[in-house]
Amino acid sequence: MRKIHCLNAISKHGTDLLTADYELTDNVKEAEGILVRSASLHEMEFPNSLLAVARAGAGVNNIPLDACAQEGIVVFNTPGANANAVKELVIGALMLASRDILGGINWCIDNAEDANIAKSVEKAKKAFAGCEIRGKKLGVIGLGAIGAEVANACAGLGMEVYGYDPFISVQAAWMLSRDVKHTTSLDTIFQECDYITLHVPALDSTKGMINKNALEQMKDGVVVLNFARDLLVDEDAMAEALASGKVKHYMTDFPNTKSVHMKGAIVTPHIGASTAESEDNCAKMAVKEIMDYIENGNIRNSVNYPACDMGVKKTVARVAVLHLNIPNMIGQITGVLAGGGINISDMTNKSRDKYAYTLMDLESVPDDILVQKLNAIQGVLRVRVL
Ligand SMILES: NC(=O)c1ccc[n+]([C@@H]2O[C@H](COP(=O)([O-])OP(=O)(O)OC[C@H]3O[C@@H](n4cnc5c(N)ncnc54)[C@H](O)[C@@H]3O)[C@@H](O)[C@H]2O)c1
Ligand SMILES: O=C(O)[C@H](O)COP(=O)(O)O
Repeated sequence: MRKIHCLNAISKHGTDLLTADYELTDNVKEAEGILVRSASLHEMEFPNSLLAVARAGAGVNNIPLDACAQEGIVVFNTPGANANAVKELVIGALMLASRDILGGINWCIDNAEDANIAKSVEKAKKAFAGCEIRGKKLGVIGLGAIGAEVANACAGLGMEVYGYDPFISVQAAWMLSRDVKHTTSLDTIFQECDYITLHVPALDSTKGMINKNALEQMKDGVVVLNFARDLLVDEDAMAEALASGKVKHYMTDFPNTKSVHMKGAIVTPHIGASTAESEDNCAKMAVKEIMDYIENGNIRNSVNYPACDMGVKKTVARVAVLHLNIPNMIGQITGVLAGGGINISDMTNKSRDKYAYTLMDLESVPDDILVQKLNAIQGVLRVRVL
């Protein structure tokens, strides 16, 4: 029986897809697969049994991707599966930042006992007047699954939308509305936009991208929306910019000891992906990815190994070798199999940065000695016989 451990609550719509060959286990030490949302794996010691981790969601900064790759553990995420949920929350945040909806609601609560509230509201309401988003400039930083949806929706709401993403994928570029203006300059976004929304992953290259210098370039009264990760913003600089009035509102989905105390920050409790639809989508995609990898060795939507798909296993044996992306690996791997008299009927080799993957359909099953020889090749990280 294959064992899967859930580090967070994972939608039953996903775990119900696990076939009769699988069972959920509370004991991570016997797991072949881990399903996770935002729980951190950085301190975890991985059991030898562990083949794959699937993040039911987008951000993978809670997972040590390189350490996993070194141990031959493939990490997946579920691109786009929660994008609509985040887009809708960003639209809500744009409204909350532009109209004093929260102030107005609080006024109604505070004045609930006023018998004349129906009259007094007409005087009081001027304190809660706002502005419209139509015609305002929105800068979208990161045009992946979420950024593209936000950009398109806001263009549809009549905003003038500027998009910045030097690494945009062809797929994401196809998704973009022609109304979204492309800019290659982050400074243009900082200097021109009334609203700036972040949709990039937390990487060394993106951490602190909204810093003092960026904030100083921005228009007075700008609104910054952060539904990506708190690490993207230098929060001391943000607190100063809010206090001085440079930034009107900092809309963030990431409460921490700094953001919750900032005057002018409107903080939500990391609920961007917390909709029934998004939780189901992410769980279903994560479970399918992990099962396809365990059963067929196929890799789809990995964030630390290359994509590789040889379809459903039909031969007597399929061998998967996870290895370093260095010279002479294919020669040595196929040499070992040839030495054992095994014919390879089909094979794929793919690489991604430091790591590579060789998947082979064989006409006979390699014995333990051959598998040991494959494992002994310098640079081989894991060998699986399926
Ligand atoms: N609040 C939430 O609950 C929630 C939910 C989902 C995702 N997220 C966060 O949002 C991030 C984006 O999610 P996604 O699904 O759109 O991911 P994605 O991978 O589809 O898109 C990320 C985009 O950022 C771009 N990018 C990378 N570095 C950049 C840089 N320096 N400047 C500009 N663009 C850059 C990439 O090219 C890519 O197009 C996730 O990594 C995650 O941290 C938060
Ligand atoms: O990166 C993500 O997908 C989001 O931050 C959602 O995280 P969650 O699954 O913990 O809600």
